Amino acid sequence: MSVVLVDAGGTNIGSVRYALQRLGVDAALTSDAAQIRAADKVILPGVGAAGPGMARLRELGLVDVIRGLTQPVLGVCLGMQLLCAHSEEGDTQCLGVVPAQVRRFAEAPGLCVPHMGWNRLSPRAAHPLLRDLDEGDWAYFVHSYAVPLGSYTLVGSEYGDGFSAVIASGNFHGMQFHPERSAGVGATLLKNFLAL
Ligand SMILES: NC(=O)CC[C@H](N)C(=O)O
Repeated sequence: MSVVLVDAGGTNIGSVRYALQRLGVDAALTSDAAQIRAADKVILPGVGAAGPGMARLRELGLVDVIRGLTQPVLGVCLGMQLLCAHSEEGDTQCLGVVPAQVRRFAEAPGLCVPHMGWNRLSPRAAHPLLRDLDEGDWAYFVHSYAVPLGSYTLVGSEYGDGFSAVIASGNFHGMQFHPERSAGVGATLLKNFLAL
């Protein structure tokens, strides 16, 4: 099985790659369109702001490449947000392969932004990506923007309001948290993605 990590400059690339190696998968780091199209699984890591993230994909000529993929794709953190239609972060048009918006968390008393740390997961659908995930499992988040709950939400979490921790639309999947920093739960979800 060939797994590629899209090399779009996310600073979590190394940790995602290492998490995959711990699962016995040596993912290729690439921005080559042909290699990405030919892969069995594609992972879009990402840390940083949506505007520069989309600009990087445009520079690399990968916007339509990713939009056209038919194999399982996983966006992680910013990578998940870039799969959505639009992000309020920099008023950024994103890839639009998941019909979702990305909105900034509302500031509220006792609710600092970014949402940073461990939070609990609440599965909301039956999906092979969620095998062995239980209500209340913990995952590690670092983000100021979030995808509201919607028809595409597989797993929710709460920070003030509910938000999407895992989304899916067709062959496109996203994890807002960092599976590579979420211990056994993260490893389980990555393993489930690799088995899709
Ligand atoms: N850690 C990140 O890359 C966060 C992604 C996005 N900039 C957010 O704040 O939600």
